[in-house]
Amino acid sequence: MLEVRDLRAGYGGTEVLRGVSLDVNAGEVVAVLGSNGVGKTTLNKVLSGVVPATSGTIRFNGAALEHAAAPEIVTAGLIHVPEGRKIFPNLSVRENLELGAYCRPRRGRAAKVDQVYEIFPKLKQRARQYAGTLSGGEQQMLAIGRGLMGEPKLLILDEPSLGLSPLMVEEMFALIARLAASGLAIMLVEQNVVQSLELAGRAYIMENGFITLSGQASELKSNAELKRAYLGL
Ligand SMILES: Nc1ncnc2c1ncn2[C@@H]1O[C@H](COP(=O)(O)OP(=O)(O)OP(=O)(O)O)[C@@H](O)[C@H]1O
Repeated sequence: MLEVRDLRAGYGGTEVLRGVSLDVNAGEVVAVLGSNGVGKTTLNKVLSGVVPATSGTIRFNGAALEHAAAPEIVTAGLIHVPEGRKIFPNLSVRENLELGAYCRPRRGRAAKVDQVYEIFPKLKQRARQYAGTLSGGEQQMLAIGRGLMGEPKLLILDEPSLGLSPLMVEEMFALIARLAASGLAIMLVEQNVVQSLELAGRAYIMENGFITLSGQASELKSNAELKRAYLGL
């Protein structure tokens, strides 16, 4: 579904992505793991057309997207839920959701909102509330719900567990597992190595703008190098 080859990008003269290659197949949950500053968010921004690639290729369902603008990428079904949620605080929950469907026809939008409410009943209870007054966990649900409104074929989740309480992190991973069980392909970009490897089928480890390790999540869980670097074991 998604095929990234030798992707390079950066800011000014500084190269942040230094040749990233990875794949996500239909129906898969793939984790991209790494600590602060290794370039995970930059990768997501390049994949969603916010930061330009300097070289390399991005193919999504056969279409070349490395030079595509953000609306074209969203329309193709590659949808990024950004780090830090980036919801619109002064709009209601429902308005935020509706904005997620801006690139889709108006017809069917209300039904789509109802589907999101089924997945996240808390959002339905708070439909008219300003999004800025939601708790951190509710804001993360809203950001994911807004992503679903765009009818993704692949949903990229950037650090969905960031800043949430341990209990809320559990709930968030359970929700992501439910979305994955519905057949949606998910690229989970996280620092939370343990829970991400529980959820994902495959994973890539990113360091300094490179993928340094990849494989089945079940195998990576017992990788000694990974345990030492990320879990202090
Ligand atoms: N807009 C920008 N201008 C200049 N440098 C940037 C910009 N955004 C990110 N960087 C730099 O690029 C590097 C990678 O940042 P990035 O946000 O991609 O990392 P990350 O792996 O997502 O980290 P985190 O988990 O902390 O968000 C960092 O050194 C950062 O300072």
